[in-house]
Amino acid sequence: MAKVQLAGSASLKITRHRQRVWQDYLTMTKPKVVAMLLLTALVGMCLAVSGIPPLKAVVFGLAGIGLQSAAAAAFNHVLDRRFDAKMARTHHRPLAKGRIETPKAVAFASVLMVAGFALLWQLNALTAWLTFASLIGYAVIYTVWLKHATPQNIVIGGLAGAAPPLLGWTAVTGQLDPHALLLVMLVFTWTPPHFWALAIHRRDDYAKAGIPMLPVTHGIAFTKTMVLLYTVLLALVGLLPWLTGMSGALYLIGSTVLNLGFVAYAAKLKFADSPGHAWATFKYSIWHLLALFVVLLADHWLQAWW
Ligand code: HEM
Ligand SMILES: CC(C)=CCC/C(C)=C/CC/C(C)=C/COP(=O)(O)OP(=O)(O)O
Repeated sequence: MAKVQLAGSASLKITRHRQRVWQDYLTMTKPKVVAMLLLTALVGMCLAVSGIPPLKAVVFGLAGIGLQSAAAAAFNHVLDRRFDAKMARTHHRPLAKGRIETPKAVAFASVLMVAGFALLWQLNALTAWLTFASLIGYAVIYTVWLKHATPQNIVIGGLAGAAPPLLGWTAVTGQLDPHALLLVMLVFTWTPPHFWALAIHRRDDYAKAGIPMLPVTHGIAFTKTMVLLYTVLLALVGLLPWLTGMSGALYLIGSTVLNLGFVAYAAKLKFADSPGHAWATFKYSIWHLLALFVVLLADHWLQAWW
């Protein structure tokens, strides 16, 4: 009886360990961020054509962009492991804690990267190379260099995270298009208020790790001003899809409500801050981007079927 109990608890331990290992590998890929990147890529794919985009482009495109984004996130975990270990928000990460060894994480990220590239190559070389450039932009240029070099790190580095709508577009058409660049501009302008709201909330963490984020180098008051300015800029950039005729009335109404909501959050942060409001602004930024891209898509299909 005792032997059976012992064997049972050993197998339970093994199962729990395996679950933990799976969980750790999944964590390395930043799944929620990748899910949002894929939504923006999918909307790029749908806006590139007037009907439904070809199934092969959607499946191979999303899988390829998803795998390369996940690879970029895993490389970021590897390269940032010593800094992550110093910050309360990230100290529990698998590499920072030493639960996953660096060579295994590098192998994992490399397999995702190669698989993603191979899938996109089946569609067209332009998408494969642009996605790879985004991976290098985030995993190497931002993580290794920009992040530690300048408080403008996330503005410049944000270009990689803003690329997926363009990658989705080229996955379907094989060509660059100015309308796709408008979608990139939306995410590019959204990124600074998204991140700086969080960086205000986590300022001390970044100071402790010696990372020159804007609230550390220029103070919280200045960062709040920049958050507000970028939300106003985003509201203006948000008009371009309508002004250029890419999007219609539904987009104009939806995006204006969402963008003015973001400006309102940022104005409260600047002029009437309260405990927890920086975190609330960061959370709003995520729902804002999700809703903005859903509205872009709904508007596009409404125009096509009307
Ligand atoms: C350089 C650009 C960016 C920086 C520095 C940045 C930074 C961050 C950080 C530090 C977090 C973690 C917050 C936490 O502690 O929970 C986060 C969360 C998030 N970011 Fe960004 N971000 C960037 C761009 C993007 C882009 C382009 C997207 C999608 C299009 C995105 C989507 C998200 C989502 C969905 C979350 C929530 C994840 C979760 O709850 O686990 N971010 N971002
Ligand atoms: C192929 C392709 C589209 C690549 C882009 C991939 C990607 C995951 C972009 C998201 C940007 C992001 C989450 C930055 C935060 O990094 P951080 O190191 O500042 O945040 P952390 O401290 O939470 O790790």
